[in-house]
Amino acid sequence: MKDHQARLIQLSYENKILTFGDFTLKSGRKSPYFFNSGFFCAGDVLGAVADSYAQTIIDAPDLEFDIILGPAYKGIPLAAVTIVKLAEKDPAKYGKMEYAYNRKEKKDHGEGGNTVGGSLKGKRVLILDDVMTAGTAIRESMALINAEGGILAGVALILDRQERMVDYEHSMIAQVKKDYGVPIYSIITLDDIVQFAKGKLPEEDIKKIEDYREKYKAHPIAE
Ligand SMILES: O=C(O)c1cc(=O)[nH]c(=O)n1[C@@H]1O[C@H](COP(=O)(O)O)[C@@H](O)[C@H]1O
Repeated sequence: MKDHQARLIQLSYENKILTFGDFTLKSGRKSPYFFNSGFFCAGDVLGAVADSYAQTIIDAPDLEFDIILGPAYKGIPLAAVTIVKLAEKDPAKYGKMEYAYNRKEKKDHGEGGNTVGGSLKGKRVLILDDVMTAGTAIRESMALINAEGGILAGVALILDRQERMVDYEHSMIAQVKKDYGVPIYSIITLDDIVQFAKGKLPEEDIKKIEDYREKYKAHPIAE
């Protein structure tokens, strides 16, 4: 793990963003751990996640994009702080780059439309979201990009839970790569969390996480 990844997991644990227990996921799965990015509210930890996103994007060998889309609601502040960090780290490349976010409800007065911020039209769009489990949330963002005339360029996540989709054996990552030919990067994965938990949690709790990982593990895409 790189320093910024280890630091982010540690801070997420300290700020109760990463928690262990019994949780029911959006997909209905019962999970022994949960990552709540809604708790990225203190300045230090929000700064840390922005730094990690920016570093992950800069380190990505094959990511070329013109605008960042932060899906409502949790993606909005995350995209905003990340574009600021990117502009600080590489002003020539990112200083004038814009970000955008969607409204949950369509507005029919004022400027109208479904998105706020930079226009997606004709642009290569990087979706910046928090967590991917079975891929439902990401699909909604892709539909939005299509509707606004943008082109999907890739996805940047905080956590890849490395799970298969609900009706398939493979992951949404494999599906997106196959369908769109674009990369998906995450700052951390479930494997990193297991590694972190090993020094912190009792054996029986680690076993629960490892059993969960095995049960929902994504397999290679069937041709
Ligand atoms: O419900 C989840 O799967 C989930 C797990 C987790 O650890 N953290 C978390 O925030 N989620 C929520 O689930 C969404 C991703 O799940 P999918 O839409 O199934 O990929 C996230 O955008 C969150 O709303």
